[in-house]
Amino acid sequence: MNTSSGIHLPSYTEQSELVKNRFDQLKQRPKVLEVKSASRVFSTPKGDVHALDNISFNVHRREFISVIGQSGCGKSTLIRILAGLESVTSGQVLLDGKQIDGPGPDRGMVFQGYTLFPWLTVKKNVMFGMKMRGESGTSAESEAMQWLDIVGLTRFANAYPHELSGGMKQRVAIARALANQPRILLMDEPFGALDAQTRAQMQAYLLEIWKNVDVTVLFITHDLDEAIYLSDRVLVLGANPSCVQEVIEVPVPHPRGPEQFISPEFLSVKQRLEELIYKPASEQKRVVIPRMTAVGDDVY
Ligand SMILES: Nc1ncnc2c1ncn2[C@@H]1O[C@H](COP(=O)(O)OP(=O)(O)OP(=O)(O)O)[C@@H](O)[C@H]1O
Repeated sequence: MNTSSGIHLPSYTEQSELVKNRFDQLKQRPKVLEVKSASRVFSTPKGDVHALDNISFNVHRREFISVIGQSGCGKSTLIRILAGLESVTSGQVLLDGKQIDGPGPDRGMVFQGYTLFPWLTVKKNVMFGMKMRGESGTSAESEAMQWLDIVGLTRFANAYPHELSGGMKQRVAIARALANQPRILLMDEPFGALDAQTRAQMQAYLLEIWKNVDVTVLFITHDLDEAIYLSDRVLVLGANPSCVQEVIEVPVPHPRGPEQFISPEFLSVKQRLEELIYKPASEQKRVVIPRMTAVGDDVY
């Protein structure tokens, strides 16, 4: 495969023996999530909107899968269905073989907006779910401290959310979600509001946490580099109607590091994702730029 600059890249489907073995093992693991011919139609005054059309895929235990696609392709609808906040019009969505029919502690949620309780300290935010489940204060506190240790925030246990940076707030949100010991962590653009440097740090943190915790992750992002860097597989949704375009096995070996962003394997997947997501220039609508200057202005 040749890039526009003439550099030869391997095919994104080529896998080293090491990577191939990893995927063989991954596919042997039990399926945590099964999405079977799921469709979601919204009835609106302007007619039916097919937000998801016959989507099928599986996620295996301890897999990290990202979902990408153009704006409006149904990513948020999908994650809301998985969270139990929305239902399917037809098809099935199973978690550990059981139909999802509402929110539950078996799914942890981390969103882009910071969703911590501002009136509770960091530690009490993390303890919240455990206390709701009836765990005693002392045991919830010691577990919360362990989760804070995993996300590197022990020193901030007694701080309030407004005293934390955006990245730290998201680390608390991750600790709080994991403290409920979910079967799957659902993350909807969790780093979308962070600056580039903090975002890169958070990606590294998340990989480190995922390495140490037995949890499956479904991660929605618009950022192709982020999807490739973090994921075992990337699910590409197409729009109009929304469907699974391709599920790509990322051939980049683990452990992952920022230096891999320019590896041939990484770039070959990125090139494929760009082909799937961005239309060629010839198919794009020409944007008419309105004139904002007064006649006679010398702006050229
Ligand atoms: N409650 C609703 N009622 C009517 N239409 C809806 C509703 N929710 C979503 N849609 C429509 O379903 C389609 C998919 O929306 P969704 O928000 O899931 O896409 P998305 O991929 O998450 O978009 P973005 O990347 O911009 O967040 C869109 O056409 C949207 O307008």
